[in-house]
Amino acid sequence: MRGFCVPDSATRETVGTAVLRPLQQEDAARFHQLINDWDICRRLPEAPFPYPLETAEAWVAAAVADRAAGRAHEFAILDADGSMIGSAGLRLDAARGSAALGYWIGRRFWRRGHAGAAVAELLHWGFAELPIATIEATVAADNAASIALLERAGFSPTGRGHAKFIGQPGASLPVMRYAITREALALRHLAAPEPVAAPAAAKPLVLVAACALVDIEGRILLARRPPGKKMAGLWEFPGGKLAPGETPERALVREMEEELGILLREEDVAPFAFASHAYDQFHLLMPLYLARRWSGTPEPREGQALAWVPPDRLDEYPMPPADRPLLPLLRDFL
Ligand SMILES: Nc1nc2c([nH]c(=O)n2[C@H]2C[C@H](O)[C@@H](COP(=O)(O)OP(=O)(O)OP(=O)(O)O)O2)c(=O)[nH]1
Repeated sequence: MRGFCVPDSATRETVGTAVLRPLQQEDAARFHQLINDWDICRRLPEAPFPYPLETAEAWVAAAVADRAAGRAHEFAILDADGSMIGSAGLRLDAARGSAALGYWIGRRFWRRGHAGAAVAELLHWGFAELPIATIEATVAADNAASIALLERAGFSPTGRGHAKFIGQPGASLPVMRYAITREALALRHLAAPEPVAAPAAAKPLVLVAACALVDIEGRILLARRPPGKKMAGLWEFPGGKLAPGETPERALVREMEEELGILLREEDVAPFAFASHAYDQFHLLMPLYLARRWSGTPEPREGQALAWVPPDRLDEYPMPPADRPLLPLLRDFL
């Protein structure tokens, strides 16, 4: 089901604590109990009203099958007690590298920020786990609460149109289309204000040491930032922030052991280039080293995916903006 339902006066002050778990067949009765409400169904293009129990059972069964086939990922939204309070999901369009977002929340749970929390979580999960670059959303043009929610989540408008809502027979209603890219979400999180931000005269300078490990075939190791981290889903050079008193070389030895389980010696890393990039909250200064020798086989120790990438294919891996100027240098050198 692609569509949106949140209360008209959803407030932005409340912060939900939504948790998502894959929808399962046992959820059908609760799904039916929650969704069978005119104020929810009228905003969901594919929801009839009244919403029969059999339709809920069939919809949940289809969601389970779609998940197994990799076509769609529908979740139950749970509250802090683990009770289902709504549903949210992503339906893939593999050919376009995109997914369509939909969600709704049961009336008793409106105005607590659950929808916003669920959407934020789903965006992070989707970009980290699915082969997509864009998440799209279509929302009834008069659904001000969902439009506000999408914009708060970082979506941008991409157009207008009309769509049929089967709960409102005969009507073709004006809709607005929205989209967000993985990069826009990543940058937005870097730009998010600190909860108790004091305006600072200058941004902090953050020193991060990173290393391009180059294998015998001249391929470079990239690591994909795992869900839950800032910029989740983007590929980066392994490395990390310097601990107090650490040199960049020492930090690399530590990070390679922690992140990849390999032993890299300080004398085996060579300075190569550096990135200097103004993120909204800090200025990143990142020396990039090259290493061709280490002991052990890199393995993902922190939930990250790893890829050995030939230099001429680095462009195919979405990376943080700070890294982009480094790619032509690597291509030329290797
Ligand atoms: N390791 C690494 N970090 C990068 C690259 N490009 C880039 O912008 N960064 C940024 C992402 C992070 O803000 C920072 C790396 O610090 P980190 O790996 O210790 O940070 P983290 O995200 O685990 O932790 P935190 O910022 O949430 O404290 O540098 C890159 O190619 N490699």
